[in-house]
Amino acid sequence: MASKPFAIRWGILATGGIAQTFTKDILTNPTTRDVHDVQHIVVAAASSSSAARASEFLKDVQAPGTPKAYGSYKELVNDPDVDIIYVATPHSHHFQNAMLALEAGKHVLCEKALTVNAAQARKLVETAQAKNLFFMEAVWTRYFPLSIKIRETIISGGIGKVHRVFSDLSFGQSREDGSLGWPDSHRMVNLDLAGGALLDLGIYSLTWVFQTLYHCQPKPREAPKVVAAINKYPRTGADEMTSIILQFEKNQSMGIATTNIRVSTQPEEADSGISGPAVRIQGTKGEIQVFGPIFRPTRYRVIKVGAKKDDVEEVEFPIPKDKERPGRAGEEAQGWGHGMFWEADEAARCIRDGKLESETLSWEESIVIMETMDETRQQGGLTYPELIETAEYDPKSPLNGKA
Ligand SMILES: NC(=O)C1=CN([C@@H]2O[C@H](COP(=O)(O)OP(=O)(O)OC[C@H]3O[C@@H](n4cnc5c(N)ncnc54)[C@H](OP(=O)(O)O)[C@@H]3O)[C@@H](O)[C@H]2O)C=CC1
Ligand SMILES: O=C1OC[C@@H](O)[C@H](O)[C@H]1O
Repeated sequence: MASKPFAIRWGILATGGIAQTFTKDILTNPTTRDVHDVQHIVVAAASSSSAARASEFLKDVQAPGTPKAYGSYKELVNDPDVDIIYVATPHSHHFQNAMLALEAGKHVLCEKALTVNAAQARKLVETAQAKNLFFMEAVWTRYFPLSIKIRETIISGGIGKVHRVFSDLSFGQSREDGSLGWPDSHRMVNLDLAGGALLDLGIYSLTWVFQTLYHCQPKPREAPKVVAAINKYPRTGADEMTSIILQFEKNQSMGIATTNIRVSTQPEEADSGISGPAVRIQGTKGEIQVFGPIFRPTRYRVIKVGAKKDDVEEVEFPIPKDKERPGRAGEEAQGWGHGMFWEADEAARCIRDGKLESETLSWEESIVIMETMDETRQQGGLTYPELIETAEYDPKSPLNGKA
């Protein structure tokens, strides 16, 4: 007889866009993605603005049972019924919010970019280790079956020795008057919220370079040397164009990771693929081309060296939908399922198995990626305010909201 799935109880910290998408995903029936060993329960949510907002959020996501609605993050992290906190605030807040949760003895899944800088990431890792708690950066793309298959193909030599990877994630938001398509206060361009292309979108370009050229190396892995350039948005000083060359000299490979909020990787209608691949993984025996958006890819192709026109392997990995949970319009009408459930399944399995970190995105790898972003910012002259750069934990920080 099959054993009961391991159930994990989530507390959702913040009620914005991604908090809603993630929470709906973990409320889908795991069997719709053929998962039978873990399940997710949403027991509470908190908003820094009010308990009423948290209540509204829980209603919007149709959380079953009687989940609790809190008007402060502190109340949430102190709820004894919560096992793990999902941190869904802007990047500026991740360090203080994740520390708040770890200090309260909770496991943490923290949205990308993990922190503002590597020093903050190191402090979180030390705290998780000392307190014997699970901690993971929520780079959901890594847990897609598509990503797993591509990493397996690389490791098994399916495209020979990989020497070069190009990766881009860019959203064209340029307006006639020179402004970008967000108000200056928006988290995408506001330095107080660690805004800019690098930490929001560039992390995905780096994810593809890292999961192919770094993660697939045998251990100990070679960290890259970095050459980078940044153009800033004149209105706020946030980075609007960032390009990074990652040199793995001993490993004989290079990655080129780019991000931009003036022009798009795919200017055409979403998912049409007219623009061609957004990631190219180039090996001595062939190339893997991944079609965007690269944070949520569903399609790639393999072109072997010398392939004829019709001799291309096309691979599709559609995202499973829970048809019992149809939404109101558009994609949601087909049922819920965005692809964020796989990272949640990983968190649940790690906690079930007593693991403090995920092999798929280890603490060490998250820190090397943060160091790469630090070096990029240093070369491009990009700093954020001290309140969000500090690696000193302050439970009373305004970033942790009210008591
Ligand atoms: N994995 C993915 O695909 C995605 C990840 N993200 C990541 O998730 C994080 C949040 O992004 P997103 O949900 O789009 O952002 P939103 O602005 O939609 O939501 C952020 C939430 O954080 C809380 N918050 C607390 N303080 C502030 C503040 N000073 N300004 C703004 N919000 C504040 C608010 O919730 P409350 O009032 O309830 O406290 C707010 O609703 C970012 O780090 C981003 O990188 C974003 C989009 C996609
Ligand atoms: O993580 C993300 O992926 C999707 C984007 O729309 C969003 O800005 C970013 O935060």
